[in-house]
Amino acid sequence: MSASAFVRITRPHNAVVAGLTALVGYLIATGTLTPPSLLLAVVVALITAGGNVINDVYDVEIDRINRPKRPIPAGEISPAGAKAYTAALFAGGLLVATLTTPLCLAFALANSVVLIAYAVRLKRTPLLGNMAVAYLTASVFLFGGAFAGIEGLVQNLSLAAITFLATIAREILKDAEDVDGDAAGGARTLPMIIGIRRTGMLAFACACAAVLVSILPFGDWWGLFYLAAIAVVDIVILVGASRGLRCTTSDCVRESGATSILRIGMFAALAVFAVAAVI
Ligand SMILES: CC(C)=CCC/C(C)=C/CC/C(C)=C/CC/C(C)=C/COC[C@H](O)COP(=O)(O)O
Ligand SMILES: CC(C)=CCC/C(C)=C/CC/C(C)=C/CC/C(C)=C/COP(=O)(O)OP(=O)(O)O
Ligand SMILES: [Mg+2]
Repeated sequence: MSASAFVRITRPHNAVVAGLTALVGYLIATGTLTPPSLLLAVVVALITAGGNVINDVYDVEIDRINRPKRPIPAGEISPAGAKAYTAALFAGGLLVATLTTPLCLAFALANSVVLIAYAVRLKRTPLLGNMAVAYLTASVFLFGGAFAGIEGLVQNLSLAAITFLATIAREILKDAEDVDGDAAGGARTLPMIIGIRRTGMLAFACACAAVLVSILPFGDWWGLFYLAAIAVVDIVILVGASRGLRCTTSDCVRESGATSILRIGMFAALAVFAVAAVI
């Protein structure tokens, strides 16, 4: 057991970016950041970290094949130790959430339940698992907006819709990469049912839908900077998703770099939203 394994298993980059995304959500909804709003980042980072750890607990057989260097399959952390760690991270996140608002606390509770359900069952259910991760990712914008009340949540609905669609595209391509390990671990995912070629086509369609919705904030609240910057990001997203179109095997999807390009595009979109909110 090493301290570094306990950090790695939380996927700290994802947890930190998720926390910062909640602040971007609040910033977009209100135009400002207040000291209490910083609590949002702590809640989201802790709950995302808890979700990442419990995911690895239940995916141990799958990760022995797909991701053998992760701390549990590598023997650096025991499943029981990781379960206790999950409980501590969720409890910490929910405790801090009690200092926010009832609406944010409700999101934190509901999302903790969805994260546990995803790890235990939904991941193994075609499309429903992908939709759960897409909802969770999109909900960070709603959670940030919700700290300013229902109006803040409603304000961020279009950003949540863009994120939901782009995340579905990436998640089903990740499933296309992971078919062998997922099948060995007993998971039934979308590409196992409709095939990798149709999964690539569906991912591309979702990416196109995300790109269309990404134009909505232009004019309503954001101007030419947003339009120019999001156009570049949209091209990255479309290039990434189009890489999966020609594939009929998992190796091809992995080698295409589609999911990595989509991740770059999604993080870049986040940066564009953050800058557009402050200029
Ligand atoms: C068409 C267009 C402009 C799409 C952009 C969609 C968008 C704004 C996505 C933002 C999603 C994002 C970066 C959220 C950050 C917070 C978060 C929940 C991070 C969690 O991890 C996301 C990452 O994709 C997971 O990576 P991996 O571990 O490799 O699966
Ligand atoms: C708004 C609040 C309170 C919380 C948000 C919680 C968040 C940000 C969730 C984001 C999505 C996320 C990181 C989910 C965690 C579950 C997870 C690790 C999904 C991916 O797992 P697999 O499908 O097993 O893929 P891997 O192969 O990468 O493990
Ligand atoms: Mg996993």
